[in-house]
Amino acid sequence: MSMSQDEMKQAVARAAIEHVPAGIIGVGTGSTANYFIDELAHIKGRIDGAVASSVATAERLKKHGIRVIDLNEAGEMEVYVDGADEITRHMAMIKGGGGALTREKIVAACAKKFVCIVDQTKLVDVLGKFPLPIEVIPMARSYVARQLVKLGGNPVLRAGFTTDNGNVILDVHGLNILDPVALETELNQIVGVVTNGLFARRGADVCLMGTPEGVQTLTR
Ligand SMILES: O=C[C@H](O)[C@H](O)[C@H](O)COP(=O)(O)O
Repeated sequence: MSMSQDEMKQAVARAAIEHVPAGIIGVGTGSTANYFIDELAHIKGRIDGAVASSVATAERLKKHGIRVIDLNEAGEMEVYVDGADEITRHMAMIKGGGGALTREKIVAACAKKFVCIVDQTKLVDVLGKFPLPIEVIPMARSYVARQLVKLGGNPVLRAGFTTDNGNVILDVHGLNILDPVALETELNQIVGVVTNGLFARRGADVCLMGTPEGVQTLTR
């Protein structure tokens, strides 16, 4: 049976519902996370509410009548569910294709378990074919771009885009990321960088991957 990418995203979103505990859940951003929010609406009576990783996610949650809770009120959560742009079998990810990486990293940090939901096109051996998004304070844009060139990347400003935090995104092309933990750490040292899209120091704990044969579960 042939299955579209959207159908695979829907299938993993549905499968992720099994990982939703009672209480407050952290919710990611993007097309796969949107399918998850739609599934969450069916079981909203079982949860106390959700912490949103973006304005767009908060709006979708509210539209479904799901209570949106401020992260500072939520405390530590059991689970965070989100998509990814690329993921390895070691559970390191590139995120931020939708520009929501900073709030995603913050909400993920407050959850005990990161459940990543992807279709099989996102699974890679080496991260970096998908340009690595980096959120940057606007005045530091040129400085940060020069530092990224020194690291072997080709940064491109995401034209006409401003993050929920009022910053810009540099999408870094041409990186072959053999040591994601080391690169994530190094990028964090560049002044003007708010957040980089490598989620490796705190990667996913579980990956639900949609395939035409069904949903596969990958763990570390
Ligand atoms: O900023 C966006 C997020 O990191 C998304 O999780 C990521 O871009 C994947 O999005 P999608 O599920 O639409 O492929």
